[in-house]
Order: sequence, then structure tokens, then C-alpha cells
Amino acid sequence: MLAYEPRWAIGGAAAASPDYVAERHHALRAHVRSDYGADAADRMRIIYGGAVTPDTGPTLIALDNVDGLFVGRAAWTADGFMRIVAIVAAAAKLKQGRPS
Ligand SMILES: O=C[C@H](O)COP(=O)(O)O
Repeated sequence: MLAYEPRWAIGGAAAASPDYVAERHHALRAHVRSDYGADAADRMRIIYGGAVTPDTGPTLIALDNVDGLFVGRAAWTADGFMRIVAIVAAAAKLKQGRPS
């Protein structure tokens, strides 16, 4: 598993844009594919972190190559944590069987 967090987004006001996250996560998987092979790349889970909230989470987790969310402040309360869990669980159902 690899956690990708743009340094400037950690603890920041806004997460990276969906386009930025999609490009970075794609590049990370491509790099692993090139250096370690298709099997390692396909099995690797890449999670995004940095100012994830219940508002931005659904868009981020829906992106190709985003396999999970690495959440700080938005999960500091039980309610916030459960909202993020529900977002990721719903996305996992939608992504089931879909290639990364
Ligand atoms: O610990 C989690 C990450 O560093 C991101 O934290 P954050 O969601 O509060 O920006």
C-alpha cells in the first residue's frame, strides 16, 4: 500500500484537485508497473490523503487509481470517521470488478 499526500494539502484548507490526484496516482501506478511489473502494480493500493472531507471524499475515492482515503481532521470525531467509512464503502461497491 502506498499513501500519497501532497505536502501542501496536509492540514490545508483544500484537497488537491481531482485532476491533479488522478494524474499523480496514475503516474505512481505506472512507475510501479515499469519497475516491478504488472502484477505488483495491479495489486498495489494507492490511498490519497490531504484535507479529505466528507464533501470532497466521494469525488476523490471515485477516481481511477484511488483505492482509499488517508484522513486526518475529518475523522477526528466518531461521526466524521463514520461518514468517511460510508463514503469509501459505497465507492468500493461501485468499483468492484472495475480495473484500476
Ligand atoms: O493524517 C492524515 C493526513 O496527514 C492528512 O491530514 P488532514 O486530512 O487533516 O489534512
